[in-house]
Amino acid sequence: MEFTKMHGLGNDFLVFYGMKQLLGQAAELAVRYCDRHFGVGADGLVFILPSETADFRMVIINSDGTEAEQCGNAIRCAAKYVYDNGHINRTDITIETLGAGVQPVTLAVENGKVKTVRVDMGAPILEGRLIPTTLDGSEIIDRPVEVEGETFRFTGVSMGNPHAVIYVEDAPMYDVHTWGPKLEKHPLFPRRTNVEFATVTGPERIEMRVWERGAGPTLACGTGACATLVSSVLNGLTGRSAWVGLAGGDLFIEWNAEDNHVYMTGPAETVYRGELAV
Ligand SMILES: N[C@@H](CCC[C@H](N)C(=O)O)C(=O)O
Repeated sequence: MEFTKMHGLGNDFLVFYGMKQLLGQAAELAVRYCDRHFGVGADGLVFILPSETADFRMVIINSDGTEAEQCGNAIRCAAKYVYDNGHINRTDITIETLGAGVQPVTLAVENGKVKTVRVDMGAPILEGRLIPTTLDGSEIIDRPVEVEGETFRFTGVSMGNPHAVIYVEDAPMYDVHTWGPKLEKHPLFPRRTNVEFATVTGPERIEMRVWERGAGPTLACGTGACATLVSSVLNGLTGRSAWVGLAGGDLFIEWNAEDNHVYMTGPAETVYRGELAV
């Protein structure tokens, strides 16, 4: 069973082209093969499948076996995969995801290979119950969440998947392992949540570290970067576009005031092809 190891800023995936027949066992495959000691090692699995509404459909399985509705770094990897492997010869394509529907994707090609990808990530979802959280409100901005006696202030944003953005003094030095897992599973988040710890360092720059729902500490989170930019605009901390610095590198994020869509631009890399011993 062939797979391709790819990553977006170190957020890494085992990519399967087609293989719809594997979806029934995808959770078990993810737990087994995402393990960085007993398996290949990855933050998740990505299945690239046919779509009736877009050029392709993408299914994302976290390393804990849960399905994610959306995945920014993975969508850039999937776009690179289909172009570099000759499944499409256009640089303007569409990819369908569970959480954001049909997403326009623009490829920047160098020497016949995709180098960077710009993705229309769609409109952020801000309504409390739709993020989802257990809170009422058209926007969830700077709200308290208490865990084991500690109170954090978060802003809730969904990019198709849920995010809780918390501002801290020095994000690159913040230990996401201490509170990330507790906040991920807090009852305030009915579908759990990704947790972003962010520091705004300028009008167009945010540092962010992430504890991901279903994957834990990753080097980058594309939807998390989008959620962090949206949160920073809502909190009056940045303009509507900024570089988001992650442990694995930078993403450029824009929240367009005219169409209310969030746009993410960043790289995608192919590492190697392999064969699972199943
Ligand atoms: N790293 C991804 C997010 C993957 C899904 C996330 N773990 C979730 O369950 O929502 C990204 O780049 O967005």
